[in-house]
Amino acid sequence: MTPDEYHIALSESTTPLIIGVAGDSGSGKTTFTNLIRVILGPSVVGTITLDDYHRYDREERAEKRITPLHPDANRFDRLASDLADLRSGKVISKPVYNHETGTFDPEVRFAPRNIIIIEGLHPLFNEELRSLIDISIYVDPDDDVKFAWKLRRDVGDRGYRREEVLAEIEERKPDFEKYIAFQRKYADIIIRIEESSCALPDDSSLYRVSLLQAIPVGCVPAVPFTLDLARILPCADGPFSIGSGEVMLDDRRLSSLTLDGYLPFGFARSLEESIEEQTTICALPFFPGRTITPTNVVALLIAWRIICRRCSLTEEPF
Ligand SMILES: Nc1ncnc2c1ncn2[C@@H]1O[C@H](COP(=O)(O)OP(=O)(O)OP(=O)(O)O)[C@@H](O)[C@H]1O
Ligand SMILES: O=C(CO)[C@H](O)[C@H](O)COP(=O)(O)O
Repeated sequence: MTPDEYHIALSESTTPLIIGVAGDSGSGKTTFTNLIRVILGPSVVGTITLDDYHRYDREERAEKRITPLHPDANRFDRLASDLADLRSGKVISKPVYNHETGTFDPEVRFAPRNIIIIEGLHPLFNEELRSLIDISIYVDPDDDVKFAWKLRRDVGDRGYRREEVLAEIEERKPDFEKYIAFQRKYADIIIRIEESSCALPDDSSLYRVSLLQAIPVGCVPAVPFTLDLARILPCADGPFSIGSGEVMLDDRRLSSLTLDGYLPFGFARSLEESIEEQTTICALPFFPGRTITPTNVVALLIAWRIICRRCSLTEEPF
């Protein structure tokens, strides 16, 4: 199947596949969902940010002394009914939270798409929401990494002062532990992000990324993968490491793949070839460049899992 045929097949399929991406504020959810959208094809993916389902605007939250992480500050009932409508193919009217003004804009029309990503603080918060989600992901950076990102983003892009962001980080910690962190144990896929051991001194964009997965046997086909070191090592742009195994997390045994460093193009290409063989979707332009980061590869592997699940919902097999 060519990429064009793949996109036509996806856009003709009527059942939306709903992907929930949970994690703290500034934990890297949007970074991953943007990559996944590019890989799957932007035209077949619709994204809803759960910030739109806040119950209170910024001023009201300050008056009530409640953080956006508190369940009472969010409209889970409205979210669940909107997701149920989207699942049954209905167009919804969706609230919009405006981060510039800290208030709500007029609602907008949102039509179901083939793949709908809902990303935010609480997509896996309760049983009703979890039952409406087909694939669940929890993005889980180390605190040091997360706080550095949040500081950079909120000061650089959102106009907050450094002291304000640091105070907010402290203020939110208890609610994060109570209302956000527990969702990890419900996720099918966990993305762990840590400082890299391989990054060159002036590179602050490289991280060690682990893909942890709870996979029921038979859910996803195996990807045959041969690491051809003779082909890969001469192309390496810097130090890298690849490790796999099993870990216990939240009383669950999970498979783990950990990637760090500047992954050579040959490594990514081998993976792509295996995935193309599995899905029969040829030459999706996953990686245009030569040096591949762990974030890129993890996004590719998640996209492949989504494609497999999407295919299993589509009557016409690919
Ligand atoms: N995998 C990554 N590699 C490098 N930098 C990253 C990565 N993920 C996130 N970042 C950095 O952290 C910032 C915040 O990430 P992102 O916007 O993806 O978080 P978020 O969870 O969607 O945040 P929010 O829910 O608050 O909007 C990004 O602007 C980027 O600078
Ligand atoms: O946690 C958040 C995003 O996940 C935000 O802090 C929340 O949406 C409120 O936004 P703002 O600070 O712009 O009022």
